[in-house]
Amino acid sequence: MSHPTKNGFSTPYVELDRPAWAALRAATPLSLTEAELEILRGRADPTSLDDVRDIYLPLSRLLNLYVKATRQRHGAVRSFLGDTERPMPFVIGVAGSVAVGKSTTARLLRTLLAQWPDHPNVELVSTDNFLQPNALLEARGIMNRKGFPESYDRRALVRFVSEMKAGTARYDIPIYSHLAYDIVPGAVQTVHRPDILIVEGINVLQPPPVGRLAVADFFDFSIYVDAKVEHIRSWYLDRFLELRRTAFEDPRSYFHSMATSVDEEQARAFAMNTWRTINEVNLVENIVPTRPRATLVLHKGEDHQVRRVRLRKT
Ligand SMILES: Nc1ncnc2c1ncn2[C@@H]1O[C@H](COP(=O)(O)OP(=O)(O)O)[C@@H](O)[C@H]1O
Ligand SMILES: CC(C)(COP(=O)(O)O)[C@@H](O)C(=O)NCCC(=O)O
Repeated sequence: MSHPTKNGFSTPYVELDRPAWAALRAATPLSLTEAELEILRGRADPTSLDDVRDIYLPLSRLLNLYVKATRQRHGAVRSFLGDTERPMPFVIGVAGSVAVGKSTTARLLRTLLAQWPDHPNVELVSTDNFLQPNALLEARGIMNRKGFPESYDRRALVRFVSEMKAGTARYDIPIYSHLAYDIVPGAVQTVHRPDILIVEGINVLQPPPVGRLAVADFFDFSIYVDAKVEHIRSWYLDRFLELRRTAFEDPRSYFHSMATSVDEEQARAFAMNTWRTINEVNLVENIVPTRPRATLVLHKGEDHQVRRVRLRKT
């Protein structure tokens, strides 16, 4: 375990290599099977049962401790106020680049956290549901900024999370379809008041505009999934080519022409251009700068395996 210093000053982080982190699993049982993991894993994501055991079980144990401690703190405030309401949902943010594997991390956590008896109801929401519809992005001339902070309805996202924290029993949010590459008109995802809410998306750790709240202000814990830019770029390209052989084959796919009208080289060039002009710019300008705010950073190596974990102690 190392306690990093920067310019001679102590930092608020503790950094652990994989074996040191894995040892913190203690007695948390491995209750996930290979078949269950297969369903949770994202496309072209090689997360294995070893990763679940070494990385996600210690994390599940830590989060369970956090949930308990946070409930106690909220309980103290409730009894101070003479308030008899149920405890508020515990909110976890999962941030990181496009194609870094946030959704696998978030789905795994949902499953593992729901196995603890004291918080069985875990809801997962991806922030792409709060993207502005393509028609609006086009009208504003920002279709090539999808995923940048300004491409989201940030007020609607903050309203949703604050309603959940306030105890609203059910709340309808829009649905984004990767197939259509757009918000689905009229479709809603109904979120029922959970014990734990996981909010996953590239921009969830963005600071608020001056004088307002950001979604991160409601987080009780946040996770940044991290890797070198060149590794994420190659995961993005591999996934795009894999999608070309699968999801893009569907005639309803926004990228159908990538499967039917261009060869693999042209598809690769298209994906490379999207990466370089949109996703990498967003990563460098908006996403990486939010990393210091995360409670926990999972740093992946080239093979997607988590090599280092950094935890904020204060
Ligand atoms: N164009 C697409 N068509 C279909 N599915 C996609 C497309 N782009 C991304 N996805 C899927 O959407 C999910 C979220 O992807 P992304 O936002 O890049 O985050 P991450 O890879 O960090 O989970 C992944 O499961 C991915 O496979
Ligand atoms: C939908 C996304 C912005 C991710 O959004 P998130 O779920 O992180 O809010 C991203 O997957 C995306 O489509 N980016 C635009 C550039 C591209 O087509 O890769």
